[in-house]
Amino acid sequence: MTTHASEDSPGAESSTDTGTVRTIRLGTRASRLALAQSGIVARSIEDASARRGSPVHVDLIHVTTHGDTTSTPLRQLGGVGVFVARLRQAVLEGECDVAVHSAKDLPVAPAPGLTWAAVPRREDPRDVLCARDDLGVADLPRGARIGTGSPRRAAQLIALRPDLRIVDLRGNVPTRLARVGADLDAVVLAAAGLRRLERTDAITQYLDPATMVPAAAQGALAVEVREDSDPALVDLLRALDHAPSHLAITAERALMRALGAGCAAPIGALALPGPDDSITLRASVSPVDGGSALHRSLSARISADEGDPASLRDAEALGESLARKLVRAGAEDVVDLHADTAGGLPGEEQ
Ligand SMILES: NCc1[nH]cc(CCC(=O)O)c1CC(=O)O
Repeated sequence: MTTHASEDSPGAESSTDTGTVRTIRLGTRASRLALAQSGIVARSIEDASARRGSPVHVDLIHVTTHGDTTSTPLRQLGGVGVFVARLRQAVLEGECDVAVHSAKDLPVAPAPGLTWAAVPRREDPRDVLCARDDLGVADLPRGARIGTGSPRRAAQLIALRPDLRIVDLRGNVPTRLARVGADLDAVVLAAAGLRRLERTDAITQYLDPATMVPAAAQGALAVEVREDSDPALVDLLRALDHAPSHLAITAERALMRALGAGCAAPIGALALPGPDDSITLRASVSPVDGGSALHRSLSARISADEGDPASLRDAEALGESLARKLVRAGAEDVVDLHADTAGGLPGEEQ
């Protein structure tokens, strides 16, 4: 694995020969979390290729965006979407062959010209509390100041502890952690990011996913390529796919898409694989004022055979059915489902 920086200049030449993959250029953002994620995927690609007896080398290409180098507030640039868009452009224009994204940061609409070659095994999908003095949610003093930029996390926390004060929080994970014990009593983050950054030491409580239902696709990565990629490349990347994780996040994202839910809607969605190919999708819709959330769940039997397109369609159907169930139960009365970054929320950075 080697690393290169790429400003806006296209790559010199195609890195794949017809049929035989030798060097794969993997585009990544340069944030610590993005580098950790890309590094994990790069090593998995190299390991998978070595097991197949035709080892490849992965070059990490740092794709920088205007957003990485400007001090303009992220929300003014259009939120985390600017990073995703730049990385996708790099793949589409052939500057790199593959991009690794946090699946929860990807819009639910399909991206023209691109496809997911793999969803690797999902990390722990839960949210966690990182508090000062080893505190859990129940131990926080009255009126404690909790940092999060996520309307979902804010609404779910207020439902548990109406006295807490939510402080809008942006910036990357290390920056957010640095505020704990400084001007904040705690922050809420995804367990997955802390695992990948090797910062689980900061976690003081794993939050119960039954009440703090995570964001759709939280903890999962998406390995994205051009639709017209070299089939040998796609075949190699498929080795990284973990079918139960792929099905789970497909169901969660289909639910969000069917609800027409924008990324700032206070909605949680988590699909968990059960025994005998069962998968249970649960969702929460939280009123922003801290009232009790609407919770619904639905299960289906979906075969997790590797890369079966019919299974992916079944997972989408599960998400769509649960969306209809939520709407019948009055989801539209609970929140503005279509809230998005236009209002300045949440625009989180990695
Ligand atoms: N929007 C921020 C973001 N996007 C992906 C992760 C890491 C966790 C994941 O992969 O879901 C995070 C940080 C966080 O929410 O704590």
